[in-house]
Amino acid sequence: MIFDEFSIKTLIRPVPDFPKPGVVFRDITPLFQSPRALRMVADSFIQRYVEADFSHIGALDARGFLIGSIIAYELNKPLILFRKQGKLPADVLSASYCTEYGEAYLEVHADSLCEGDSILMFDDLIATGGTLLAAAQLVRRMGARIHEAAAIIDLPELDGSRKLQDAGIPTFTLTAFALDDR
Ligand SMILES: O=P(O)(O)OC[C@H]1O[C@H](OP(=O)(O)OP(=O)(O)O)[C@H](O)[C@@H]1O
Ligand SMILES: Nc1ncnc2[nH]cnc12
Repeated sequence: MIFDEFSIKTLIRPVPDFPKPGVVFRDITPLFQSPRALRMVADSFIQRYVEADFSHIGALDARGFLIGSIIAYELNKPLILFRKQGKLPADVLSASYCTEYGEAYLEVHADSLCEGDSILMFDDLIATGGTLLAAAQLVRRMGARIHEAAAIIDLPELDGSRKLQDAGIPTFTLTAFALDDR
């Protein structure tokens, strides 16, 4: 199936002033309700990464789980869950972060990765990059490295993808929105 960015974009719903005034929330639920669009998104990532050299896939709580688990299944890679604070039951590493509309802690099981591992990270969207930068700290604390950070959507005006690249983390996104796109 040929990737059709326009049809993907039309299935991402802008919701003004959610979860707080001034934020235009990019809602991916219509995209996930379209089997054809979801397949197009998954196939694009699979095509990009099927021959790539990495050991693990990481997925960010919660929307990153949706796409990360599909790709881990298809590429037959171990899946590491990066969760919001207090959800993982065993020993965790923890890092604080800020996003477009909040601050929180991200956690991962401390024994998830070893020195020399390389992880392909998935999320639905890159905004300020805060969440992925926190994940990168956790990955590095285990002696591993990020192969690439992949997401469906980039919001380039919030500078996250640039900050990630400046931190030595390559990024890949399927589409982008300006903050005032409707
Ligand atoms: O680039 P950033 O500024 O870090 O923002 C992007 C993050 O924000 C959203 O998650 P959210 O915290 O809303 O959690 P959710 O997936 O549980 O809805 C989104 O799914 C990314 O994880
Ligand atoms: N504008 C936005 N829409 C959806 N998820 C987000 N995460 C951070 N900013 C967001």
